Amino acid sequence: MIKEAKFVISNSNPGNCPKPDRAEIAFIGRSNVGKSSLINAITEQKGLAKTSQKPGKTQLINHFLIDEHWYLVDLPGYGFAKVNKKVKDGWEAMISTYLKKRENLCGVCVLIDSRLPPQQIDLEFILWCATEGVPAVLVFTKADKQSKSKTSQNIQAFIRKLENFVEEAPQYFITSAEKGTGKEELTEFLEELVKEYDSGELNP
Ligand SMILES: Nc1nc2c(ncn2[C@@H]2O[C@H](COP(=O)(O)OP(=O)(O)OP(=O)(O)O)[C@@H](O)[C@H]2O)c(=O)[nH]1
Ligand SMILES: [Mg+2]
Repeated sequence: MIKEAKFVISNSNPGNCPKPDRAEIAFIGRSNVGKSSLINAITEQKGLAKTSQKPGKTQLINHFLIDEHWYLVDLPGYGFAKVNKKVKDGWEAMISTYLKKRENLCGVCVLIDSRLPPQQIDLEFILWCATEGVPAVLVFTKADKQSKSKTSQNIQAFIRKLENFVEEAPQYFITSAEKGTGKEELTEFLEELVKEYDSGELNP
């Protein structure tokens, strides 16, 4: 369980992020998928990360310090068609540089909208992570929006698609920021990653 979460800093330049002196886990996914909302849900602080009904709210790399121990990072979304190409390319370069270069990054949660059938952009992003050696897990969001069977159908379809390209699909979680579904399970997993990083078992 997370007891305390504090905002540290926002950056557009990955090179200006805080000193990489502790475990770090980032949330990434399409614009509007619910990254900032899920950060607020697991830290139990409604206004910690800024959220919006409109895609494109988070535009910087945001560091939060969790329990004076590790960093949780909220990133801008990918695939937001409505910003101009220059801005979009800028965000994408910032995200990919951050993910490739951040030496203390021990996990990346790729958030996927559980309401939708498999989306090409999410599959491509996860395959990019696999190629770059970015350690990804899948986090399906907004599970409160439809029946459990529909959620499960979309997830199974997603995993099947992924399995066409990778030997083993990453681990996944089912969540709702609205209802708190999956919150404990995901937090436990993140804290376990931090423990492994601290003990030197992980070598990001
Ligand atoms: N019903 C429901 N709505 C959600 C859930 N998570 C997020 N939302 C809504 O989805 C919208 C987008 O949420 P954000 O958390 O701002 O999404 P984001 O991925 O951070 O978006 P960007 O920063 O723009 O990339 C908001 O209107 C949220 O209230 C959820 O679990 N259930
Ligand atoms: Mg956001």
